[in-house]
Amino acid sequence: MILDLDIGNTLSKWRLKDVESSEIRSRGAVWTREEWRPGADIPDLDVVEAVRISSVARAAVLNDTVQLLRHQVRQVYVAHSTAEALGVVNGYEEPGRLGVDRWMGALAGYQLAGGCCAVDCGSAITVDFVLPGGRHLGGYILPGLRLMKESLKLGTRNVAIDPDSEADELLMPGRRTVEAVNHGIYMAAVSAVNRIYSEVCDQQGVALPMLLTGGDARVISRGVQIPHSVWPDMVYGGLEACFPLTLAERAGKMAGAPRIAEPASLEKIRAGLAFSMLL
Ligand SMILES: Nc1ncnc2c1ncn2[C@@H]1O[C@H](COP(=O)(O)OP(=O)(O)O)[C@@H](O)[C@H]1O
Ligand SMILES: CC(C)(COP(=O)(O)O)[C@@H](O)C(=O)NCCC(=O)O
Ligand SMILES: [K+]
Repeated sequence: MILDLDIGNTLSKWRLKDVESSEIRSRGAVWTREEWRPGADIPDLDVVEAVRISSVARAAVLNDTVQLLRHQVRQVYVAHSTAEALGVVNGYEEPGRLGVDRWMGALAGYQLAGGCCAVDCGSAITVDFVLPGGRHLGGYILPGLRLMKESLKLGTRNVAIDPDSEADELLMPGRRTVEAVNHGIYMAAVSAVNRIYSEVCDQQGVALPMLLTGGDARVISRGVQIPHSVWPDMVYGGLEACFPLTLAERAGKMAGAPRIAEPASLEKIRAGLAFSMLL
């Protein structure tokens, strides 16, 4: 079994993948904490022969995790942001400083779709661009839904947005504090994603496929008008592409990769942008 780990600022996600069949056998998440020890809420390491890790937690957390895993697992692969990988050239002035989850998402998106806009809706919302040809432009980092809400300190932090809510409702004016906050942060997130995408496609003169991932991807997806696909396993896709272990992975297949939504024409994107500039 392969254990894939995606350690974010809020949640540490894991999944077990069968080396022979390439099927995902189980998955879960635990709060990201200072120490990561096997227990009831994480998988049994006895069945694991290889681990692949993407981590944006503090270096000490990653080091401890790797130390612990090395005792029990033969192969431990840790992803890092590099200047170049799999045909993509990192756009950061200091490539190693790009969050490795963003780098994994950009690599997976490029492998699947060619040029792309990769959006990761987690503790932070990140939007990264890769052009056809593989030039990563860099991206944008904004607070995620939960962080935006907490920063307001209005006592509404425990009333999360219902992940099944319809965008129509979330985009209406709120009539209670909780609603006004939830609808406000939702509007901020989806407007930013729509605007950033249109600006960059306009600047670069190319309509790019958009891919969404992260804990808030589904709810944000409902408010994003631009054609896009949701890919919950996008960060894992980067790990598969960087460290291929199964036959399917060696053939370039990434688990759970969605069908790519055809992007709108550049003319349409520009018309939408021109309209929003009038407002
Ligand atoms: N069951 C859940 N538990 C915690 N957060 C959740 C859950 N479902 C959705 N979320 C949202 O997802 C965010 C965490 O998403 P995730 O992509 O795992 O973030 P990160 O990679 O930063 O840890 C939280 O900030 C919250 O807004
Ligand atoms: C921007 C992030 C905090 C996003 O992390 P996440 O929301 O997935 O937990 C992370 O990618 C990170 O720590 N990046 C380093 C800074 C940078 O990418 O420029
Ligand atoms: K993120």
